[in-house]
Amino acid sequence: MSGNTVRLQAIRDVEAYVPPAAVFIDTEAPGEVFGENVFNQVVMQKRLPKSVYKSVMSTIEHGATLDPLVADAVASAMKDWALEKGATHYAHVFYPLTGFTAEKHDSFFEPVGDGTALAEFAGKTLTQGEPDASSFPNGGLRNTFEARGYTGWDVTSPAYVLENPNGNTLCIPTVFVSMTGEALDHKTPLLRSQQAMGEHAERILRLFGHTDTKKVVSFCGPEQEYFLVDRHFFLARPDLVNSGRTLFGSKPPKGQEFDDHYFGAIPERVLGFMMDTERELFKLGIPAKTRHNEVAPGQFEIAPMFERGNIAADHQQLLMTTFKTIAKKHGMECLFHEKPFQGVNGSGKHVNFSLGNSELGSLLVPGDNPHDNAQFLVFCAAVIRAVHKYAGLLRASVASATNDHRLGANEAPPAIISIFLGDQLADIFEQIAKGPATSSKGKGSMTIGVDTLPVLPTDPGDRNRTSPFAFTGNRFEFRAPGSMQTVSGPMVTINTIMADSLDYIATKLEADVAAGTDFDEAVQTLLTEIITEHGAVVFNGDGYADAWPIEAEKRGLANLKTTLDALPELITPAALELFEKYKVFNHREMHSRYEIGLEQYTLTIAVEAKLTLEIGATVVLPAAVRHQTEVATNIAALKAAGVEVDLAPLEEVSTPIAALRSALAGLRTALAADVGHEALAEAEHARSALLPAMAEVRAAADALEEIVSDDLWPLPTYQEMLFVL
Ligand SMILES: NC(=O)CC[C@H](N)C(=O)O
Repeated sequence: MSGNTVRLQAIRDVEAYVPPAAVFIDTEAPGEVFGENVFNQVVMQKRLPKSVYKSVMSTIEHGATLDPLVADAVASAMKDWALEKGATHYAHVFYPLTGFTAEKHDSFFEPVGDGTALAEFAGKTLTQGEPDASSFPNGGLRNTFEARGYTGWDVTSPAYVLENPNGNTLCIPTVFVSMTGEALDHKTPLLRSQQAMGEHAERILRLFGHTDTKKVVSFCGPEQEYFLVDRHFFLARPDLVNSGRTLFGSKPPKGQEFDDHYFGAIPERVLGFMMDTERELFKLGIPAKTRHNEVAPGQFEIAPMFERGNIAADHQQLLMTTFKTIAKKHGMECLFHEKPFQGVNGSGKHVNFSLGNSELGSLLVPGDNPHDNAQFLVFCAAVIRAVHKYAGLLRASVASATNDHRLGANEAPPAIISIFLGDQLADIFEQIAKGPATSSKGKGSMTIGVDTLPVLPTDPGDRNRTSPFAFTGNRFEFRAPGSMQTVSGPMVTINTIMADSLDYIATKLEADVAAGTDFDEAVQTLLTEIITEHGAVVFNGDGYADAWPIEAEKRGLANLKTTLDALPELITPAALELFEKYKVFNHREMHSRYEIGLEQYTLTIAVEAKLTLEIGATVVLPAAVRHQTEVATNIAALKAAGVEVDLAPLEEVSTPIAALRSALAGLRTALAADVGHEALAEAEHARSALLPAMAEVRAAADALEEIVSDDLWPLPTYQEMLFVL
């Protein structure tokens, strides 16, 4: 291969790559390592005095306030366990509004005055920390001169030991709040919203005769899609390194049109990476279950099993960190961006949501008798009402500059929020709208119970990939969240809007029962009312069809296309009131989230714009000019030799070069524009001036990629990044 571009060197390095040695230990039984590094219930039961264990468990299972006296005993047992596992430090781990994980490590060891040191870990150190951490986005909730921010132990999410070849660290999942107790993180509202939702779900369960059941929590099963790219290519792409997506790159001759990668044989190198990663996840008690190739070349998915919402959120963050680290070890970069490559499938993080507890399981499972089904339909109706009433908030919960590139194409749902129920369930709700359900579509006839509600078929019906919120048999799958996002944002919203619906339903049914109305009848009337009022959100058709936005508009469903259309939903009077009522966010906290949303949007696009300018001017343009010179030299030589020359080849390269120069000038001007310091104005500028200016630069550069001589082209191409692993 001739030429000496960074790209060509990367190709040579990829060819010379030698994979790392296998990690599996011969003597290890499969699955044996599961939970090995987790301070879980089994460990606690073994190591804690009985009364302490009972007290911790009642906090976890029934939401009882943690007895402070218990903390010392737990801390001491946790420290001994962690030291035995080789930990030298402990860290309160928290989830600031950057969307990433944050941690501050402290040594267990403190000098005791005689020149030696002893391991110390008191209850108060376990329960509270003061990391300062004043530089995180806070949307005006803290001034840096009031630098106090506190972390507080989340008892319900187990502590774990994180390994490093040079020593281990005890990690304690925590909330992160300001001095005034306002949320500065993603976990605090998640716990608050879970509590609100659980409380009202329990009221409904009581009406159905479950008078003494465990605390109801939300469950979350996040499906994580991601891309893997050889690190040599990754490092030769400053756009990938700095923004997580390719800002340049012409469409390769072959994309995903053959669907030959989807669920195909997993490449050996990738499978090696997956196995290595899953072993690490297993040690941390993360229930990694499913792995497969995704739709786009170079794209894959991992789906862990359901867990309690807050634990799933913690695990999901840990999963992303683990993936990043282990991918490097295998010579690859793991990309979590929602759209790293234009024109092929993007990456989502579908949030599978349900609610329930260990006694009753998921409350979104159709039962096998009419009574259970009435309960199931009530919870389903709560979802339908919540999604219809607060569609804007759901849309806002997945709004980001990066996810904007993904929504509405390649099997990612459109920005219009609707619900897919599947034919059978939709049919039942249609019948309910007209009066009591009497028959079932498809799977034979439906058994009609004494209380007029049917036995439901357990088969959920079809799947619909274009629906943002799809019923899949025992849960709802919120498909709009992006691969880079924490699941906490969507979960907070779902929990809170569900709290509102469940509260509404419980209040109605309680009043009816108190007034002496027959319970079955009260349920029937309520279901009819809800589906009549909120049925417009149910859509089983093709979310990509041109007719859908028109139909959606007729139904009064919003189409909030970009982040800037969606974010204002956070601060409508109705939203402020909702989150305040269920004690999830006060008004200040909501405003801070809105501000941070805008700020992150602007920052993301500003970085991309600067990168586009830099790469366009210093990498792409010089390569194109070199090629132009070669063509011009060739023409001059031909002319000198007396050959009749055609200037078209020179024009062919000169035209896009001129276009690139002018687009770069336009982008430079857009970047230099003074739009003041108001968050909304800056974000508007990013959307309306920077994004189009970047698109112009890209169009010219991509046109050049198709013309410039291969041995001069400096950036690894789509073909190389997507197909070489
Ligand atoms: N087949 C699939 O589930 C693809 C989903 C798609 N990658 C998304 O962005 O959501």
